[in-house]
Amino acid sequence: MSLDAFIAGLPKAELHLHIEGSLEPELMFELAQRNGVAIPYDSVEAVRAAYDFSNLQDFLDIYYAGAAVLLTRQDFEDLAFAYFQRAAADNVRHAEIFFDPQTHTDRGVPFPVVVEGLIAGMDRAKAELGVTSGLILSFLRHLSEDEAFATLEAAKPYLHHFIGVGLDSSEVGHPPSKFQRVFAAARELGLKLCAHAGEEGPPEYVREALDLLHIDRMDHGNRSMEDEALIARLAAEQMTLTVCPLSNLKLCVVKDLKDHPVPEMLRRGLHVTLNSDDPSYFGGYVNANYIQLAEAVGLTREQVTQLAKNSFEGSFLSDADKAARIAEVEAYAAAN
Ligand SMILES: Nc1ncnc2[nH]cnc12
Ligand SMILES: [Zn+2]
Repeated sequence: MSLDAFIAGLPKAELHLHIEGSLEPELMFELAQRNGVAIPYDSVEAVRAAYDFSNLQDFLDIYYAGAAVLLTRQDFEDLAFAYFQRAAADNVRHAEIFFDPQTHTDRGVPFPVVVEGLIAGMDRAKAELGVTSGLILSFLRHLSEDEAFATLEAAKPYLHHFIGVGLDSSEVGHPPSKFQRVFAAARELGLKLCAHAGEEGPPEYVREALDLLHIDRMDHGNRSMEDEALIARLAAEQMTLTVCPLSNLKLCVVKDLKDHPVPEMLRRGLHVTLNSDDPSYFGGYVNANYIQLAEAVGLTREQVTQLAKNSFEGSFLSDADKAARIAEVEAYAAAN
């Protein structure tokens, strides 16, 4: 069996996926028409052609504009279910997905419309595709601490729907320290804590995410590799890093996939997982991330299997569920 076929059939979890970033151009057009929303493109090809980014902010500007077509509960359900169909096709068995409530509430879409729609899509995915999932409420770091607190307040009636909180959007200039108190409040509510750190921001932001936010999981973490003491610490703490190779390539975090830090991260004993981030914008879902990275840097079958095991180990599933899912990965690897 080829490595690509092995990867395709491998059971995996996805831990770093922005549901708004899974909005495919075809669905964007369908929703624009359904809702009478004007979009600045006249074809699906024109949308795809616009996805040429030189940095994170270039992408974010287009990503927030694209979200304007999402208005109703049904839109959010359709968006989520479309992602889960693609994830299931990649043999993703569990996904912990981010959503950005402020992107929608700031446009006048009520918080419950967003959450109830996403939850409906997640429930359908479990019933129809057998894919389990959890929802992570992500704060936009370019907005204020007060606005993050207001979002957490709006989330309180829906807390049972969330497994955690996250921190995303423009990193440089918006260090984790800005959200220290909001993260402490979220932890008090029993939520797990994730934060994007070290995607474009310096190793100091990674340290702040660890020391001030007390995160349970780190999104990206690439620039940790510039700091020997930080590498050693992340390895010692077995902090899960949700790394996104195709995102890194499209946002010019790496010049070429051949330069991607995953092999070095694995050599240094870091707890790495592979994820798609915003697959519609970055040109591939989970399997494309595994396959293209494996091809570029020469990952072995053992390394790929380890990455899949890490994806379940780094999830917020119960210990018993993690063990059962990891056993499935091991059984697959032994049989293929
Ligand atoms: N890769 C990324 N970094 C920061 N914010 C994001 N929002 C969606 N994708 C993101
Ligand atoms: Zn992300």
